[in-house]
Amino acid sequence: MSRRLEGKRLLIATHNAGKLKEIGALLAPYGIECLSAGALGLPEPEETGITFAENALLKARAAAKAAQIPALADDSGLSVTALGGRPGVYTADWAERQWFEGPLGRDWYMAMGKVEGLLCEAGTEVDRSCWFSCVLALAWPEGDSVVYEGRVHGTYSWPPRGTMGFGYDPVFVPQGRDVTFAELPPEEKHRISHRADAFAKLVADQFGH
Ligand SMILES: O=P(O)(O)OP(=O)(O)OP(=O)(O)OC[C@H]1O[C@@H](n2cnc3c(O)ncnc32)[C@H](O)[C@@H]1O
Ligand SMILES: [Mg+2]
Repeated sequence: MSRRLEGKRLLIATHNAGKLKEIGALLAPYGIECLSAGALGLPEPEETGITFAENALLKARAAAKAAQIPALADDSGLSVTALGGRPGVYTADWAERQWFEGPLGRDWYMAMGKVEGLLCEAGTEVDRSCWFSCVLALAWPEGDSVVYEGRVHGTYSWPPRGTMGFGYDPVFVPQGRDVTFAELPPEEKHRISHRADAFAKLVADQFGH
């Protein structure tokens, strides 16, 4: 059986403000006090893994060790069927850092355009199916860890639509809907997203719900 969270304090090992907001909302019903890696001034570790799980574990372990409290990390990304699963683990890297977006900012519109460009090169009848993956890793300062994985399937849609959410949300239309994640109110995204799927597994295992 995996180790369980005993205390109320949990370090959220992310430097992505959009993720932090979603994770805070998803954990709100469980009385967890969330501290953020950014607010504690922890460095952003280099993501050298080749799977979501490796990177999530690497981020959670580094944060738990540095702060000496349990840490939760999220490694996620978008995989496009016609591109053989790319950008996948490298989703964040496809958006280059831009000085005008601030020190941690990335140019998401350029990244979304890069994917669209490759799909267009593949032809007008190209398969636009894609999926978001999210791997959550919990790590304790003593070295224990556990991971939970979630997914949501959908279609890569162009041009980008909507202003909510973050990252690639404006191009992702979840299966069974005709609006993008960026057009859905946060409560609705939280019902169906890859992050929500991974959190449902974490909550069942950790809090017994
Ligand atoms: O590593 P941390 O500090 O958590 O933040 P990050 O932005 O670098 O996060 P990842 O390494 O996990 O990269 C995943 C990228 O995938 C994209 N992504 C993940 N979940 C998403 C979601 O729910 N909606 C839109 N884009 C998402 C987003 O662009 C992320 O930057
Ligand atoms: Mg990252």
